[in-house]
Amino acid sequence: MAINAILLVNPSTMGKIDAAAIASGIGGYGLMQAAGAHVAACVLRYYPAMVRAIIFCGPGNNGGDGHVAARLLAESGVDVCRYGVEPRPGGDAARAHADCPGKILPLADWCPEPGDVIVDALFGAGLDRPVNDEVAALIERAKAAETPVVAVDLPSGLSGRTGQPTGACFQACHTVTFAALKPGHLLMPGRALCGEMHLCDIGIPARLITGDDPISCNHAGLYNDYLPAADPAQHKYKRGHLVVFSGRLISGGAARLAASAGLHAGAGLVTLATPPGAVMVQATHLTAVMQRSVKSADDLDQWLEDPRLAAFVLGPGFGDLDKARDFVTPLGGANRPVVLDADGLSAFAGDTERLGGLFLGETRLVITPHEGEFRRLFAELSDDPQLSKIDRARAAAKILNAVVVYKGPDTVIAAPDGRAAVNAGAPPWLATAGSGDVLAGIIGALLAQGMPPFEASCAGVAMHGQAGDRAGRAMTAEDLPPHIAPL
Ligand SMILES: NC(=O)C1=CN([C@@H]2O[C@H](COP(=O)(O)OP(=O)(O)OC[C@H]3O[C@@H](n4cnc5c(N)ncnc54)[C@H](O)[C@@H]3O)[C@@H](O)[C@H]2O)[C@H](O)CC1
Ligand SMILES: [K+]
Repeated sequence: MAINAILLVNPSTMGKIDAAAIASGIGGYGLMQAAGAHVAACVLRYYPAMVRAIIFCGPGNNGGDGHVAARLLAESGVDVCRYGVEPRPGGDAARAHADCPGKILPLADWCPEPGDVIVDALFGAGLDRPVNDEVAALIERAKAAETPVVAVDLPSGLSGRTGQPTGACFQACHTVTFAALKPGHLLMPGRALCGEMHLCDIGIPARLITGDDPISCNHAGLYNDYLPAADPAQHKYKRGHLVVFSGRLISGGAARLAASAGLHAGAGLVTLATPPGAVMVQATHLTAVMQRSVKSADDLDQWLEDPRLAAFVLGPGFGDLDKARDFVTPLGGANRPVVLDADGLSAFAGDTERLGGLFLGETRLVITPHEGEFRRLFAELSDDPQLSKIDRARAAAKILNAVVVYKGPDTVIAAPDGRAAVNAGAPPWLATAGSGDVLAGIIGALLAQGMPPFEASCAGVAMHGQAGDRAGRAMTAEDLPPHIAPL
């Protein structure tokens, strides 16, 4: 009996897990009874003062969970009203319906009353199209009446795979799901539409809760074995020399943020590669971060002969897109890890083929686009409504042979080999100017210390979120670097 709190399982895979559990001798009705019991317990726990439990039951097993919850709530003395359709005959849902006394009324008959609490058991993992007009009207009535909703498995109308509503969708206060989370529980706006999540054990053995698709939450198991060791014998060059490329005279702050973050994230040395005209201004701001004047791609080529330069960050405040392309070319050939962010990405808008061609062979490129930068690089992927954010990040990773850190409140980290992680825990106040520069510096520092790109990106996103938690909601990006700490 178990839950898997880190794996993310697509609804189709969840169906296979259900089937495997049933094939192993665990009755489907037993699973449904356990699911319904968790739903009833959630309603009683959070709404002890409710007057009526309004159970909306759909035609499938999601509805079946609802019938079980209705029976248990009625048995505990709650005034239960069921609405919806009778389940298809012969299955577990039909049995749950038969075991639950009382009639089932048409959805349209529900008139909101004060004290109502809705159990949304219309559609869950089986949702495969927009809800019809009758259900859409019901959702509107519930919203207008501000009736609290406890969703079974997923709010009806929400795709468990993409986290996108297929049309109208309930806004739930609580969502009770089973065995493992689905991507739609973490991806936005799905996570917001679910309200408070409750992942419940319904008796499926851990050995069966596995996915054929390597998607997980971002968690320590992904990177712990690769974190830089705090080795007292290490000297600063062993801890990696990170180079951050600075922008011009008036836009040097972003690169300074990345450089400062790099030092706090453990790089032994950090050098700002600065255009000649900005060196003096940058010098007035720098202490532990070193500086080198780099005027042209030829200058850079010559400097790259120094093997101690371990990793590079280009993009924060860089400004000159032509120059960015000129610099990324020798960086690609240097066969060392590179983080491209901001202008380093915009410089290749509509030209991903050229960018990918610079980083062939072993994956050593990490890109850190936010939504807009991703769209500028991959308009086609962004416009395909069938694709989830995970699908998009994975496709981009393959195209570029890069690790993609697709930023947002639901940052997705994807590798060319298909691994993907969704980071859902970052504080919302990280969405502030310069925060991305800090993340680029953290990932650059972990790369400079020898972490592989996917693991460095997962760990960097986690460190960035934890620094944000420590800095607090009044933070600005400048407050972040001192709060960066090893995982
Ligand atoms: N281990 C588990 O996770 C368990 C999950 N359980 C519950 O089972 C549902 C999935 O049940 P399923 O019958 O496959 O699908 P639904 O009940 O979600 O949908 C029923 C049916 O409805 C049709 N349909 C889909 N979209 C629409 C639409 N927009 N309008 C009308 N009809 C639609 C489609 O044919 C679907 O098959 C899961 O969510 C859990 O709640 C088990 O009960 C316990 C174990
Ligand atoms: K539901």
